Amino acid sequence: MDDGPFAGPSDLGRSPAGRPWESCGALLESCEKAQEIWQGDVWKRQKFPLASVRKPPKLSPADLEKFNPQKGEQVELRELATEQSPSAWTTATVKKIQGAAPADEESKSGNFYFVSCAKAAAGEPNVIVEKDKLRPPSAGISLASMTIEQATFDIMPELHDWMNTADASGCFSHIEARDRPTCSGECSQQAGWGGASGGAPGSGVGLDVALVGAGQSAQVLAATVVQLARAGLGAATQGTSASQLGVDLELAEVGWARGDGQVGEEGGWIPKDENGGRKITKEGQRELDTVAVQAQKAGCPGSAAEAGVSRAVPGPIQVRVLPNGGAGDGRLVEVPEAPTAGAALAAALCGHLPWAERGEEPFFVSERAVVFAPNRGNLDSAAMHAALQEEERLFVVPRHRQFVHPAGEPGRSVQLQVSGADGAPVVLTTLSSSPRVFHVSNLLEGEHMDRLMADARPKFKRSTVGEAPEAAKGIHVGGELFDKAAKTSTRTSENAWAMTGDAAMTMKRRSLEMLGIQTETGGYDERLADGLQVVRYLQGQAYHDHLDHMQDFDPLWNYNAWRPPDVNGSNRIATVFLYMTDTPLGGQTVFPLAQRVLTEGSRRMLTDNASRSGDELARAMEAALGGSGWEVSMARRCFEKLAVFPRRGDAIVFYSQHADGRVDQQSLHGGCPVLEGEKWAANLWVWNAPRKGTVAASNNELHLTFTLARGAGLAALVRWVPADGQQGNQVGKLQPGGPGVAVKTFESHRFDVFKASEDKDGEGDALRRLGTVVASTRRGRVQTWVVSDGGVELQGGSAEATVPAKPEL
Ligand SMILES: O=C(O)CCC(=O)C(=O)O
Ligand SMILES: [Fe+2]
Repeated sequence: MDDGPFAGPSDLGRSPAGRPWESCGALLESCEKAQEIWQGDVWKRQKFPLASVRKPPKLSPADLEKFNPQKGEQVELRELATEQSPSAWTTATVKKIQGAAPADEESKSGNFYFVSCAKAAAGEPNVIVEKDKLRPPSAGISLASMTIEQATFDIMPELHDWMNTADASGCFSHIEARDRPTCSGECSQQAGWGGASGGAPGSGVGLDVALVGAGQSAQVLAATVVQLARAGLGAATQGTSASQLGVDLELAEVGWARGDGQVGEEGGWIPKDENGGRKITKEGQRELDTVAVQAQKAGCPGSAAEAGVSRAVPGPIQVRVLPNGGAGDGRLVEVPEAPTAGAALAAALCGHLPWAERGEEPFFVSERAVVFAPNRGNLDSAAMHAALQEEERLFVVPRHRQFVHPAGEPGRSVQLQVSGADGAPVVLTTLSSSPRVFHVSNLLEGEHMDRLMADARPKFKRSTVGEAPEAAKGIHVGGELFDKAAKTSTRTSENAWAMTGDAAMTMKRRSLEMLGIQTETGGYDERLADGLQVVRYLQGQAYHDHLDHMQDFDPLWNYNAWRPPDVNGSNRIATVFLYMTDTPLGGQTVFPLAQRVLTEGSRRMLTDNASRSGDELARAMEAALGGSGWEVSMARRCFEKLAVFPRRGDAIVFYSQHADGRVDQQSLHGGCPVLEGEKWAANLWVWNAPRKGTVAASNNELHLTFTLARGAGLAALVRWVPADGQQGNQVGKLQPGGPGVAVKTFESHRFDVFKASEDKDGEGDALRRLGTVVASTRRGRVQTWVVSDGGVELQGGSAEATVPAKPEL
């Protein structure tokens, strides 16, 4: 097998969240694919997509010293190598900590940690380990989301021997540590480094490297090679220009050097700095400043170098900081050069924004969808230097919110740092800014689509909805227009769920990555999306205009978690919709409330392949739909409004929420009637937090009981009040001497208590509101509220907890 450049020690994730990350060495076959090599080639070598290879976290001994896992915390557990597989790291939870040696309490070294692995079946025994087998959970950074360049540098003959010394090794690892993750690999001893790989034409020996994670890394490396020449050759090269040495370079700034540059020191090129390291002198700097450039690159398409991004290295980098979802240029802010991380970095970047726009503990997402967050181990300036381009836009996302892609003008495209179909980057093109609709290319491979379609074919069922609760009649809920008489009359397609399997998992993972979705662990989280739904529309079938987010009608779940940021609950934030067939006529996804703007960039998606005359269209509609029904009027609108035409491999993504979490009523959309052929698609509804049903009830459940005060002599009604002014539900009636009303509910739900006459059912204007209770766990998970003529009071609490009743009008 032909070895490509070595991407350094890596972690390989073979399977969904919670499964082990196996330690491997990744060889790049190309910029799109990795091969793994195991230590010493003991285990089988295999090929994997870059998306499943990540850089392991960099933990210094000090980091590990500080690491003090607590009960209930998530950690990673080291699994030892076996004959079949190399060592690995698995997600686990600390269940119990037992100190074996109390004297050692300080260092925690005597503690035993009882941990249970995420992948373990229920009831499987805990593993008991010492701290050295644990490390903090880490999302690592997928190689797929990093810039990868391949570069070849000419190496001057004088340096050939030096390249194989420990000194050179030290230099390279220093670069790696400093510009993390820049050029990985262990210098020349490893495949991909040093002269072994052939060499550039005319020069004899070349240095082939994989530059992972840094747009500027090619320049860093070129600069370093010159420095190495200085340091390694010292006096021998004094007075020689860099071009004479065989390295041409245009960099203006090189600030440091390290290594056994004793000769260089003697030659006055490299004095020691205060820390015992070595710094290049002004004289050396000037020399470097004047040399010409030419790092020969065999660059991958779309690499930062090709895109013309180049900057002085390791100089400052400026980014444009904007609030989540914001438009415009934002403020230019310098990413600190010093190793700044966490809260300090956040403050440096977004301190200028008003509180509401940054909130507490914000995280950052770049325009190209790279998430920088504490739980990903990359909220530090080195990681930002490595991943961001000069003046790239960086969005500040408050904790508890999700990143929302900035819209910009229709037709504007952004190439994300997300590796999509066959390794090509996923590209977003704005189609509309309100609602926020984007076209997506390169989302999923043809083979994956074929697999999804083949698996779905035997499973198709007419698309149905669950029982419509009484309260939800006539309103749109979760993409379904509830209508008791004909529950599914507004959605005539067929669908089948694809929960697992390579194709579904790839689509789900990529969709979350493309959206820059942040999770509790920083890694992939199943709970942030519904299953993937494969949908088929035959000729004449359609899906009436609707909203995909859940309306706030459910007393058992808070779909409006955007209000107080600390509230449990969630809703659908975005829909990813992938077309898997070319549909000859009809089948568009229409957004009737959006503005249709045709631009160079958006024309292809928004216009038909072969436009037909009005008469032809009318005939096709008549043939497919007959003369009447909602489908007919919809089909007409579909050729006038913003509507995306289904083309195999294209996808769209649109948001059901604004950047601040409010639902977006403009996101109304529908699946236009198919007029000719069939339309196959895959649909993923993405949530802003774990979706309803996936969060343990105990996490956010509240038990409220309403009772009448003793001798109150009145009857009362308890009514749940949905947000957004919708009609509420009566949840119970309190009668003197009767039982109380018990409700299981969730944070921030509101209940009005009304005085009712005993004989009436309680409807009508004559009711007097006695008080309103807003559910909040701050007052405990189990609460009893006592109702009297004077109001509603928490038993054993204070009346302050209720909103005083206003006189009813
Ligand atoms: O079929 C379409 O184009 C849209 C489908 C849709 O809106 C949905 O499945 O939620
Ligand atoms: Fe929808």
